[in-house]
Amino acid sequence: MMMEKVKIVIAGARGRMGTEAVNLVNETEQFELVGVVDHKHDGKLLSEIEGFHNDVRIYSDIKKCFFETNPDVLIDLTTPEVGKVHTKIALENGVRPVVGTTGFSDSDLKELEKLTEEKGIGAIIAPNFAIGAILMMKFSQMAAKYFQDVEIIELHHDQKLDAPSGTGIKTAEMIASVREEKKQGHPNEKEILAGARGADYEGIRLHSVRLPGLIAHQEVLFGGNGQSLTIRHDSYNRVSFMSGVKLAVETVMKANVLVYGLENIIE
Ligand SMILES: NC(=O)C1=CN([C@@H]2O[C@H](COP(=O)(O)OP(=O)(O)OC[C@H]3O[C@@H](n4cnc5c(N)ncnc54)[C@H](OP(=O)(O)O)[C@@H]3O)[C@@H](O)[C@H]2O)C=CC1
Ligand SMILES: O=C(O)C1=N[C@H](C(=O)O)C[C@H](O)C1
Repeated sequence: MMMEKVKIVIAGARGRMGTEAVNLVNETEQFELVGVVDHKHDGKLLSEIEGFHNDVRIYSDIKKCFFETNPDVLIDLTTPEVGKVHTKIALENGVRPVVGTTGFSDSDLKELEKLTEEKGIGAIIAPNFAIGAILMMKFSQMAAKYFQDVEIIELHHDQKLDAPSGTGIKTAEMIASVREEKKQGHPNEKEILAGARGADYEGIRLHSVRLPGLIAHQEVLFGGNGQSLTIRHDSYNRVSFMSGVKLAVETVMKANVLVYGLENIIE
C-alpha cells in the first residue's frame, strides 16, 4: 500500500537552517515540500532563488500559503517574533507546527500550549534538534542531582539574534526541575562590570559567547568538593540538526499535544 506523503511548508527556507531543512525534505521519500513562507520574493518559485531546485511557490502571506497548499506540517526556522505568529496561525488553520525557532518566552509557550489543546492537534517546539545536544541536556539533568553548583556557557556564531540560546534556557530549566533553587558564588559577591556573572535562572548562571567561526556549542560545568565535571556538546554544521527535524515531523503527525523539547520524544 502506498503511504501518503507528509505535505510540508517551510518558513525561513533561505536561512542557514531553512536551507538544510529544504534538503532534508527533498531527500526524504515520505516528505513533500508544497510551499515556502518568506517575507521576500512573494509569488516567485523557490527554484528562482539561487541554490534551490523546487518548483514550489514562495508566499509572504502564510494564511494564503496554507489555503492554497493545504499542508500537514509547518517547519518554522525564522526569528522569535515571526516564529510565534507563524506557530499560532498554523494551529488556528489545522497545520501541525514543528518549530526550531528559539527565543519564545514562558508566556508564549503557555499560550501556544493552550491553543494546541483547543485545536487538538500536535505541535513540537524544540530548542535543539541535535541528538548530542539532547543527551548533553539529559546528562546535565542527571549530574545536577549530585552537583548543586552549575554554570552554563553557550557559544554561538555572531549572527544569532537571541541570548541566552534556547538550548541554554532549556538546560537551565531541566536542571532547575531536579535541584533546590540555590544562589551560587559568594553571598556578598558584587558585579564590578554589569553582566559579569551572566544571566540568572533560579540561581544557575548562564553565559553567552558570540563569535564568528562558531556554529552552536555548549558547556555545562559542575563544581563540587575537590572536583568538577564538564559536559560539552558541539554542532560543527547544521546537518547535525536534521535527523531531529525528521523525527519531529514524523512524531508531530501522531501527536495531539504541544511537545516542548525533543527529550520528551527520544527514549
Ligand atoms: N532548534 C534547533 O535545533 C535550531 C534552531 N535554530 C534557530 O532557528 C532560527 C533560524 O536560525 P538561522 O537559520 O540560523 O537564521 P537565519 O537568519 O539564517 O534564517 C532565518 C530566515 O528567516 C527569514 N525570515 C525573516 N523574517 C521572516 C518572515 N516574516 N517570514 C518568513 N521568513 C522570514 C530570514 O530572511 P532574511 O534573512 O531575508 O531576513 C532568513 O531567511 C533561529 O531562531 C535559531 O535560533 C538554529 C539552529 C538550530
Ligand atoms: O541560532 C542557532 O544557531 C542555534 N539556535 C538554537 C538555540 O538557541 O539553542 C539551537 C542551536 O544551539 C543553534
